[in-house]
Amino acid sequence: MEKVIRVVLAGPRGKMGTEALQLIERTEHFELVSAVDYKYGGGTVQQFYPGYQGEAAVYETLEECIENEKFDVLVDLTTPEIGKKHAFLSLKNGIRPVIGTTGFTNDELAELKELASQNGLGCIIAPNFAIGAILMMKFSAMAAKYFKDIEIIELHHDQKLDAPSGTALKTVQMIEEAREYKRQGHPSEVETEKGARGAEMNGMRVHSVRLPGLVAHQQVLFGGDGQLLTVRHDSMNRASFMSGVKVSIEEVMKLSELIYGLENIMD
Ligand SMILES: NC(=O)c1ccc[n+]([C@@H]2O[C@H](COP(=O)([O-])OP(=O)(O)OC[C@H]3O[C@@H](n4cnc5c(N)ncnc54)[C@H](O)[C@@H]3O)[C@@H](O)[C@H]2O)c1
Ligand SMILES: O=C(O)C1=N[C@H](C(=O)O)CCC1
Repeated sequence: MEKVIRVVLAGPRGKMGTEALQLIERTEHFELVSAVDYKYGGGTVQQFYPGYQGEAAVYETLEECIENEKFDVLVDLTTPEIGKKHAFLSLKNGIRPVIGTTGFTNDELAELKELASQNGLGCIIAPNFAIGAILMMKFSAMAAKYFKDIEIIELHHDQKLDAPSGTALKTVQMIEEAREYKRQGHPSEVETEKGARGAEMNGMRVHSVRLPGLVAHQQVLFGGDGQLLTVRHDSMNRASFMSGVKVSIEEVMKLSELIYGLENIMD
């Protein structure tokens, strides 16, 4: 019998949070201790998830939850602003964060990395929990060794708050490690409309599409003499992220440092 991992979930009513609640409920060795939700503070999870069989209380803030409950892992699926606050707060209070929320800057990641190591605590920040997306990024990094002209197009639903997506930022980082720097496009190119060429990141161009109907998609285009290679991944629903959330909750218990990206814990 596996040791039970005591979990608190922030953002339980969101699109990801709803899926994560179901994941925690159906996983025998996970226990939902409570949830953090500014709207239902003082209530219970049953109020917004009537089928829920457990007894989990809801706290308005993570501070209140930490004062009142004992738990191992915080899973955050909220907003960029709150996700950052929760990551710092958890590590300062001996709790291991699994952060699915995107929008972290490199400086914030570096600060969190130091904090996790100082406290000897596991912390996972996963820009994308979908295994297919991790492979898409890995394949892109492999291709970048041979194709230096690259444009990234990420496409998401129009409720997304951050741009570029966490996945696009992570892809740039992984490509940077494999690709010799090249500022691509014509050296004298001019944007007659600002933003027409997308964001410039390490010489590459990153374009963000936001449309209703989309979930989470990314294609990486590699151009060469007389050829085009496209590496693409599509998440059709939020269930696609849940095996990654499960592995992260399990793995964060074994770590004593921050891991940014699930490719670092995949065999
Ligand atoms: N890493 C991944 O694989 C992955 C996949 C999908 C989404 N995301 C990210 O996860 C986050 C959530 O995505 P979503 O599609 O579920 O969004 P959503 O808008 O459906 O849900 C966000 C939820 O957070 C709640 N919330 C806001 N402020 C809060 C606070 N102070 N305390 C507690 N809850 C609060 C909202 O009420 C809402 O229910 C986003 O940052 C998104 O970019 C990551
Ligand atoms: O729905 C979102 O928001 C998502 N964000 C991640 C990102 O920023 O890369 C990827 C999965 C969906």
